[in-house]
Amino acid sequence: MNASSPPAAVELRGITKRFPGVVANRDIDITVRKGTVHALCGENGAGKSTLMKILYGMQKPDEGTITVDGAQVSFHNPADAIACGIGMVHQHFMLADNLTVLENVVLGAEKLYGIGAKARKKINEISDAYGLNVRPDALVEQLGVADRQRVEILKVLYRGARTLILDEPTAVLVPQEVDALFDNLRELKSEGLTVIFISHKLGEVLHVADEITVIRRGTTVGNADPKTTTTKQLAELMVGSELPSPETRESTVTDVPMLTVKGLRVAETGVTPVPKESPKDAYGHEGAQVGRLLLDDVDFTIHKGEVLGIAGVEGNGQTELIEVLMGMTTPDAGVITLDGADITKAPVRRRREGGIGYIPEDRHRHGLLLESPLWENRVLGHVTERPNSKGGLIDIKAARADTERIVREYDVRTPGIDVTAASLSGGNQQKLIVGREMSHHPKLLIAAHPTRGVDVGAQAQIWDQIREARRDGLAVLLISADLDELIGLSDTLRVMFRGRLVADADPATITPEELGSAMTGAATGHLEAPTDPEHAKDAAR
Ligand SMILES: Nc1ncnc2c1ncn2[C@@H]1O[C@H](COP(=O)(O)OP(=O)(O)OP(=O)(O)O)[C@@H](O)[C@H]1O
Repeated sequence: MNASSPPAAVELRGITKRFPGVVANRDIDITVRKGTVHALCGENGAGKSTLMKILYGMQKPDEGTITVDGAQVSFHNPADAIACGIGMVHQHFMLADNLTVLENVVLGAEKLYGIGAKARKKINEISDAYGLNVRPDALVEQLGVADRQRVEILKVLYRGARTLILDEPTAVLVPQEVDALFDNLRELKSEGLTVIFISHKLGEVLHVADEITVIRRGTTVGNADPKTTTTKQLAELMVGSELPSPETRESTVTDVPMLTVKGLRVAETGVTPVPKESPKDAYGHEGAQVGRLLLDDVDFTIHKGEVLGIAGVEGNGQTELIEVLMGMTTPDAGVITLDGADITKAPVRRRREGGIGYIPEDRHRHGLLLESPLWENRVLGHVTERPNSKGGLIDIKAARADTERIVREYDVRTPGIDVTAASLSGGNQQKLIVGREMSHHPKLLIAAHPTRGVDVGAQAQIWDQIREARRDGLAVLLISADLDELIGLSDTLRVMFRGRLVADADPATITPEELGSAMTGAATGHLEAPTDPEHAKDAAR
């Protein structure tokens, strides 16, 4: 350690963790210095989450030591880690929607400051100290994604964390929210707290991290200095080889409609009916008589060979749109036509058989059977289709062989096809789903965050596969929180806000910042290209 560098907040030495058939962590050494933001980068399955679960007491290492503030520790569960000042904010937020911020924060930590005035004072103090801007009495269900994340951070700080682990914290945020989060992280740092974060977004890593550790195939391959490293170099360090360069934009859009949606309307049922005396619904729209409209007069057409991208902050109707298109719910009004056939009331299976592929937004709830082996997951949603089925029965041999093919072609890192989906790393679970859905050559792909949690190499590969299928006439509805993905893949872009499609943009000229600002409701109609299109393209890259 050089004389001027701060002391270690956390030291991991010789950490090894084995699972059946896999060494997830192999002799890992990391020093995280006090008052720094330390990024962990690496391919899908490299071992990042496993290492953080070990540091947070969720898993026990087979070998190695953990030192916190100079003292060696041994964690049996997260409570032990919290007691030593280690806190973790998971990618899937763990808040109770129907409780207030204060109730969520004190839940399970009542012994610290009670549940009344003292707790409220502490919450306000923490919120002020780190610029978190959290309101103790707000109901969590009324908060947006970024606010919820701040509540999660506050929850961890309230429990006395001095080192915070954030697992892909920016995956769900728009650019402006990412900037605000990074401001919060700087505040934490300036107060002497330490942040460790996992991210696949290499530009952001270089922007915010003080130190970067790269993990490849379970072991540390080196540190990168964010001041002198480029995203390309960082990616190459992760992958161990050069990445393919992105292909140039080409249009394959035809004038043959594949999916047409007209006047789609979905009202929230059974929840907070608008009082008679109030002429407005929960969104503030005039004249509403029912619960708020989750989808309000949504119209669009996707043609063969076209990717329609829908941008929007999560919770603005995207989930409801997908559910209606897949047949999980019936709309209150509107017509859905797939390749000339009215499917408005068709059951899910008919839509699937009619050629809809589906990459769900929540892969754990809708994409996989976590406790089932990979080959059974390959059959999921495609039970009646080839090669899974023959003569009305599941053809186990063919399904297994095809699972092996998907694992190979989509580079799903796994010791075999008989392990459970739960044992795959997040990114590898995603690759399996994408492989399964693309294997049936859909006419329409409904893709929600198709590359969420996948590394830059796998992301480029999935984009290529979607582009190639588009060339052959695939129509895609793309919903994504990744604005580079939306801009890079879409032929047409629309912005969804409070259940309506409020704006459209040309993906060739729009910048992520402009798109992000329209997503917060700041701009409607056609988003004009800036006067200097070259500048816009540079910004979008
Ligand atoms: N509970 C488990 N049982 C068996 N194998 C596991 C388990 N958890 C993780 N693994 C394996 O350990 C390896 C490392 O996984 P880990 O989730 O740590 O990767 P990661 O770097 O976080 O990946 P990603 O970027 O995809 O989230 C993978 O091969 C994974 O399949």
